[in-house]
Formats: sequence, C-alpha cells, structure tokens
Amino acid sequence: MTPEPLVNQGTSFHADWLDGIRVNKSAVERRTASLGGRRAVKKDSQIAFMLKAVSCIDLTTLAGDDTPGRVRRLCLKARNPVRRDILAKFGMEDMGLTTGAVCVYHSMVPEANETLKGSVPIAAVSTGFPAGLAPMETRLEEIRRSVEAGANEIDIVVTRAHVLTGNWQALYDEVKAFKAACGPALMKTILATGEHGNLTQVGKASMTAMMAGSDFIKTSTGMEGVNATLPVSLVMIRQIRDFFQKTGIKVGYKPAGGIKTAKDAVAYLTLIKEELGTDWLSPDLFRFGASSLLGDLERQLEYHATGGYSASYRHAMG
Ligand SMILES: O=C[C@H](O)COP(=O)(O)O
Repeated sequence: MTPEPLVNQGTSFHADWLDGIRVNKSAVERRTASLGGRRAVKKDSQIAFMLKAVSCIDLTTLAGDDTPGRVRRLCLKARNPVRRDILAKFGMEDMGLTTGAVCVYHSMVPEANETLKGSVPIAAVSTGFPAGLAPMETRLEEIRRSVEAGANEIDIVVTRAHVLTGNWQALYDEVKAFKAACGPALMKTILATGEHGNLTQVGKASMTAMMAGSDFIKTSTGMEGVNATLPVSLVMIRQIRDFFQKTGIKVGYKPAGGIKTAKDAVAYLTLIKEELGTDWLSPDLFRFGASSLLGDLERQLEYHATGGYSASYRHAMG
C-alpha cells in the first residue's frame, strides 16, 4: 500500500532566516571529500545500505521518447526491484521490498497508475519540467491534472531567475502556490542547484522552499550541466537540519541526476546518517532520483549474495 506522506504546512516568510546563511565552499568540500572513498563501511552494513538505497529510489524515466511500454516495464521493476533469489540469500524475499516511487512525466501517470494500482507511489514531474518557464497558470494546471490522474507525489521546478536575482519573496510565493495546487500530494521542490551560481544561494533557496511548504527539497532535474553532488547535498541537508531545529518539521531530501553506482549511494546514505541521523534513512524522508542506479545496486547485491556477477543484461532495467 502507498504510505501516508509526511506533510510540511510551511511557515510564513522569514527574511531574517536567510540573512545568516553563508556557505564556506572549501569547508564544505573538505567535509565531503572523504565520503566516496571510505572503506570503513563493513560488508554487512554495505548490504544493509544497498537494500535501504533500493527502497529509497524514485525509479525514473524522463525522456522525450518514453513510451507506455517503457513505463510499464519501469513500474514492474519498481514493484520487484531485486531478483527474489538474491533477496533470499539475505532472508529478505518476503519483506515486500519496492522502490520509493516511480517518477515519470505527467502524460505517463495513467499508464503507471494502471500498472502499479497503488503498490508503489507515483511521482510526476510537473510545472513545465525541466526549465519551469511555462506561464504560471499552465504550471498550476499541470499539477492539478497530475494529481487527478493519480500522482501521489509532484516534483515541481522553480524559476531559477528568482534565485539568481535574490528575489526570495517571489520564490516563496511561487512554491507556496504550487503547494496549494498539490492538495494531498507530497511536493518535492527541484531547485536546479547547478544553475544557482554559488552554495550560499543554494542554502537560501533551500530554506525558502521549506518555509513555503516543500515536503522534500531536491537538487536537480537531471538535465542541468551539474546535477547532484555531495557538497551541494551537505549544504541542503544542513538547511533541513536548521529548519527542523527552528520549526520541528522534518523535510525530506532528494539528490537527483548522475547517481549511478552503489558506491555513490553508500556515500550519500553515510552523509545523511552522519548529518541528520537515522530518522532520515527512510523513503519518507530520503529518495534518490535515479534512472540507472538500481541496476548497479542489484549487481552488487548479487555479488555479495553469490560471490560473482551475472551478465549485465540480467539487470538491464533501472
Ligand atoms: O530525477 C531524476 C533524474 O532525472 C535522473 O537522473 P539520471 O538519469 O542521471 O539518473
């Protein structure tokens, strides 16, 4: 069954919460530099992290040539993301492991709904994805139609010009309007951080998006020149921590774009655990936006289960 989402009702706009945000780029890079290469994660923890990572994937297809058939295959994979014989080696074959959601364009929501029938949440990218430059009324209507078509979650994109001109009030108003259009659906706000210019802007945009009611903040569409990185993630999750300390509201985090390997996934989960704690190691509060990560996770899990890899065509989807 699709879980009930956590909901952030937002706060009023506090300009003073943004005034103190200053990010020291070299300190952030030093903090994240060692994460990818750590050998400290023991084999059992690696397996646990990889299974956790599978459960936190928004299994994504966002291509101009998407077809109903591709979306159906994606949904079937989301429902059974790891082969049963591999899961059996870890005693996990009856745990009902699924991905966190599937993530598709608005036009593919009916196909996903038909295939999944509530077994895995459906996220739709709406609001003129990926540039987010359609007229406001069109973007609002796209959200409403995605929800009507069966989307449980809406990934919105913001107007980057509001970030680049420091117009935080306009960003707040825009995200708040999107939130109202989402109704009961969980809202993930894509900030497109690769287009923000610097990490201080990323920090301010993150805080503004949370004040306006985002249930998750998400790095990227996957289509910017630079997508998810560990330094950007550290900045965003420290704002999540700060927002939680100010309001008691837990906002989720979704790095997206270019996350392809099990090793990448373990580095992100390690960062989340160290900075936000184990509460955030759950699909309610953490997702990977990824089209190909699942293939490598399944391959590495098979390696741990059997001591060898099978041909990559056996893990072709995801
Ligand atoms: O939100 C998800 C991204 O579009 C997926 O990006 P990716 O294809 O690099 O994994």
